[in-house]
Amino acid sequence: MLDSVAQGYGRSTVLEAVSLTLRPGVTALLGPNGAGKTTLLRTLATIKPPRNGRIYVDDIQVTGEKSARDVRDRIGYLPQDFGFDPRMTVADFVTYAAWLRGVPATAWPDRVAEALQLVDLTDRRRSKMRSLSGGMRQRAGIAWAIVGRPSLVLLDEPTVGLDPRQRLQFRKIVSELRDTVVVLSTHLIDDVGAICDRVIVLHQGSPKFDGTVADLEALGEEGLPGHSRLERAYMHLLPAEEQLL
Ligand SMILES: Nc1ncnc2c1ncn2[C@@H]1O[C@H](COP(=O)(O)OP(=O)(O)OP(=O)(O)O)[C@@H](O)[C@H]1O
Repeated sequence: MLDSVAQGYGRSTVLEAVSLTLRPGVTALLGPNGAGKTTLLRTLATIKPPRNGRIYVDDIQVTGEKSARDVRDRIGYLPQDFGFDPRMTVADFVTYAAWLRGVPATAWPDRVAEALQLVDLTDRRRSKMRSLSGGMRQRAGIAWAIVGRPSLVLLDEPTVGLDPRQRLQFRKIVSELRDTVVVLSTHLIDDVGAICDRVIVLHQGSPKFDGTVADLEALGEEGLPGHSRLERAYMHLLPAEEQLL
């Protein structure tokens, strides 16, 4: 949960007093480039302490580095361009994440197997990371994020660069995480319609809409630019000057 969280870089303010309570299910963070989606995810991931306001993960307030360390094991954060050693095998990559999240060594084999099964990479567990396609890498990234059985999963633009089939595979995996709080940032409105229970539209650092996909669709009147109700609804939420193509 975020309570009046402010965030920024140097003199610029990116998030201004954002308050959000996240619930189990898939929440999309939608917004134009520079809206603050990554900043919000990094703040929730306790990577960048907020300038103001309070953050709670599983009701634990993050007040500094010590409490941040305590809650990080409960968070699975997958940055947009996550790094990896290309020589590592898929299983080693996910095992490394298990170690980072404080999973006891005795549980590594089972947890890694469980995570790889969910993302359908069991057959590729001995493959080198460098040999994977973009979609497989992204799935390995999701395994990396979930191997610690986090209660909060944060995925930053997880479908960028994936082909249509890979995006469908991704959606299937995310749908299986429904009992967890999943937040994903995206520009892809199709993904929002297909898998998200809740949508937050962020614009210039503040939520302009927070509701269900159906609520958002209801805003998509004819006459606005867009090929679907969701696209039109998204355009409707932008300031008038940004609605022009
Ligand atoms: N490390 C940084 N240092 C300074 N400014 C930054 C930094 N990271 C982001 N910003 C600025 O903060 C604002 C929000 O950026 P952020 O990356 O959170 O947006 P975003 O919604 O994720 O955008 P995108 O869709 O392009 O990924 C932008 O103006 C960006 O230039």
